[in-house]
Amino acid sequence: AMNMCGMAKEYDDAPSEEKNPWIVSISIIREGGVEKCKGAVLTPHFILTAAHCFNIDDQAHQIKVETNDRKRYKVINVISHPNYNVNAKKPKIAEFYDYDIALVEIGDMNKKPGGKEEKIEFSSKVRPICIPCTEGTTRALRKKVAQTTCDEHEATLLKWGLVEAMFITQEDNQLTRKDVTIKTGDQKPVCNRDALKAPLYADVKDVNEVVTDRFLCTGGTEPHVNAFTCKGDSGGPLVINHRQRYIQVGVISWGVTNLCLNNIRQPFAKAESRDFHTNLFKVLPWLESKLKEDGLGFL
Ligand SMILES: CO[C@H]1CCN(Cc2c(C)cc(C)c3[nH]ccc23)[C@H](CO)C1
Repeated sequence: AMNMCGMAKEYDDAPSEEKNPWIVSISIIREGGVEKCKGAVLTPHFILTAAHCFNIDDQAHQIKVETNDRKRYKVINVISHPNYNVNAKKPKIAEFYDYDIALVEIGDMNKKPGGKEEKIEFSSKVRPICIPCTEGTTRALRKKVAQTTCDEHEATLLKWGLVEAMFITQEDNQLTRKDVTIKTGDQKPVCNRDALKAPLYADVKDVNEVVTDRFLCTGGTEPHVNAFTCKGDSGGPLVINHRQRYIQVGVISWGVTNLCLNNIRQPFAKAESRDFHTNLFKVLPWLESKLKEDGLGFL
C-alpha cells in the first residue's frame, strides 16, 4: 500500500508538506541566476513538470530537485514532450506553450555496479500523486480495476461545466493550496478567449492559434473568484480532490497576467487573470511510453 498514489494527511494542523507530499521544487542554476519551477512526484524515478522551465542548453547537473523532506536528488535526464517548441510560431507569436510538459528523471549517472540506486525515498512528506488512466487512479476513484476505462476517468474527473480543482504555491515557506475551477463545456471558450488579453498575444486573431486543445483553462472572477498562478508556480500540478484522493489532471503552463512581482502575489484576482494547464488526458501515449518502465500501470 506504500505506493498508493494521491494519499495525504488530512487533519487540519498536519504539516503542509504532509498535506501535499507530491510537490517538489526544481531549481535550474544558470549564469544569470536560478530559475524556479514546481513539479509532482509520479514514481521513484520520475517527476512531472513543465517543458518551458528548461532551456535547450541546460545540462542535467544544473538542475536540482528537492522533495518536501529537503532531500536533493540528481537529475539524469529531462524528457520534454517532442511537440513542445516555444519558438514554433515566431515571429508572429513570441511564446507558444503547446505541449508544455516534461518528465525529469532522477537517478545516478555514475551509479557504481552494486552501488546504492538513487531514487526518490517515499515518506509521510514525499508521496506520488495519481495521474489519469492508471490502475492507481482507478483504485483512487474506487472503481473496479477490470472494467474501468480511461474515458471513464475523464468523464468522472472533467465533468461538463465548472470542475473544482487546486494548485499548490509556496507562501512564507508554506505550501498553500489555491482553489480554482476548470472551465469545461460551455465555459471553456469564455475562459480561453481571455488569452488574447496577454500583451504578447494582442495581435493574435484566432484564440485557437495560442490556446490549443491541449490546455485546461482556470482563473478569472466569474462566477467565483479563482486564485491565479505566478511564474514560479510553473510545472506544478493542477489537482482534483476526489473523496480525499488526489489526482493530477494538468501541469501549470502559463498565465495571462503577471499579478506577482518577485513571487509576491497581488491581493486581488482580475477577470482576465486566466491560467492555462497542459491537460494530461491529451498526452497519455507520451506519458505511458516513459512511465511504464518505472512500474506505472496504464489502462
Ligand atoms: C502570453 O504571454 C504571457 C505568457 C506567460 N508569461 C509569464 C508566466 C509564465 C511563463 C508561467 C506562469 C505559470 C505564469 N503565471 C502568470 C504569468 C506566468 C507572461 C505573463 O505574465 C506573458
